[in-house]
Amino acid sequence: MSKTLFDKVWDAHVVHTIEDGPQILYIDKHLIHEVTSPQAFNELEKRGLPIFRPQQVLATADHNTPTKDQHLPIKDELSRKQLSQLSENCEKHGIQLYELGHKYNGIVHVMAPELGITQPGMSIVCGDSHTSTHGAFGSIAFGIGTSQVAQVFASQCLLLTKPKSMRIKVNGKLKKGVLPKDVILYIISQIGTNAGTGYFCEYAGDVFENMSMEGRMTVCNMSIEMGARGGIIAPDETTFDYVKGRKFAPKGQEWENQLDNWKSLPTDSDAKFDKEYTFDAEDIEPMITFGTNPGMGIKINGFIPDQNDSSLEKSLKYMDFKKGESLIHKPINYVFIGSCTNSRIEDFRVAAEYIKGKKKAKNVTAWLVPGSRQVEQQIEAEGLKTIFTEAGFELRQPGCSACLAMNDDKIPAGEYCVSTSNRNFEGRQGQGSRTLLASPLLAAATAIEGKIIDITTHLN
Ligand SMILES: CC(C)[C@H](C(=O)O)[C@@H](O)C(=O)O
Ligand code: SF4
Repeated sequence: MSKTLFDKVWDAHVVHTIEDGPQILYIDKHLIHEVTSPQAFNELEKRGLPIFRPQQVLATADHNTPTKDQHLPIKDELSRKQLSQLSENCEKHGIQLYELGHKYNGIVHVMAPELGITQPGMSIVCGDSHTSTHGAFGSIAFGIGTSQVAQVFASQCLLLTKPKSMRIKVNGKLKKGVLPKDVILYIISQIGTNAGTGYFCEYAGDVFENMSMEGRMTVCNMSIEMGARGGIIAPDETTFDYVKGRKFAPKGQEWENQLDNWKSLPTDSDAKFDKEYTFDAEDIEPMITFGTNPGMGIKINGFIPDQNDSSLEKSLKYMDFKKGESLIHKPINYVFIGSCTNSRIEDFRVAAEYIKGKKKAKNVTAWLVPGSRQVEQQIEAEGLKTIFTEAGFELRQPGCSACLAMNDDKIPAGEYCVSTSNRNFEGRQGQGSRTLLASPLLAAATAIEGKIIDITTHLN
């Protein structure tokens, strides 16, 4: 029978099927961080259970980490406690932890792929919704709740109902200035934030085939923002080249064996999906969001929709925008380039290319937050740090930072922030803050101009 990529990976991990019921899925990699693991560790302790396979669990600290003076003790008490609890739990259970300050520390969805932990054909879970990021490698990766974290700790398995399958095809050539972030913001603006509910989504077509691994991760990262359980992209030469030689990637004969398996994973040509969407690359422009969910996005030179819709009205009230208006020339005081959506080296290269030789506008506070220590080092090694500091941008240390403000990096109430993160919910970047989601290129341009510009007319 013809199978989709998702079917192939899923079926290879089923250890037991309950007739007319859920299935038990084997989990290859379990990633954990400080926010969603403590209760799961407590649960195990309460029930006197050991961690079944600690070697398949990997931990990092990311949400509560400060992005300045990481060598000093953490000032915020709650954050300090969260991190020390993670360290204690990992130590006690023999789990590898890349804690704050470690050379491999970083946002879980940035550091795991970078270390070659994320590989095609795997099942990967983490108590974090943006685990969908890892699907960029052709793995089944999805976020789980705290009780499921405990389930995986105890059994390395999960009881699940197989999601339905959906495919989004984008064919053609992207226009200049249109980045992977624009592709996913465009898709969500077209199909809405619930279109993926109950589905696992495969991204296919030239646009994704021609995309770098960094770009594919940006796209898969936001699958959850259209409600999907996860996103997945067929592994190909781009994937293999990225994984090869990384710290935890298979080596020698094992690499050859895995490669044969990985090459058999792409969706069979006659496989059927439960739902399909098709878009043209030529229709996509640089995007920006104006509202309080990631589906409320418009083309940079477009207008806020003028419809009678109470959720639109509520969002616009919060954002202090009006129906039918354009966002061009809106003054912006904060710019954030970071988060597991856009904090990889490619994102900083795009920003640096635009910023080089220019100066940040005086009104803007511009934070650049690498997704990992390795990205931070690459930024320095490639000379990007000099470009950023000369332009007046602040290059901080790795972490989730202002993506959700569980640390010191908060956007003040009432202020607008053009942000490369994935969620623009009310108060997401700090109480009363107003988020406009965009690509690293548009974010960099906003910081230079101090206002939103039509980037399409600023590219040479
Ligand atoms: C803290 C964590 C549970 C949360 C998530 O699951 O996504 C966070 O990473 C986020 O982006 O909102
Ligand atoms: S960077 Fe943002 S979206 Fe990603 S894991 Fe951290 S808080 Fe969640």
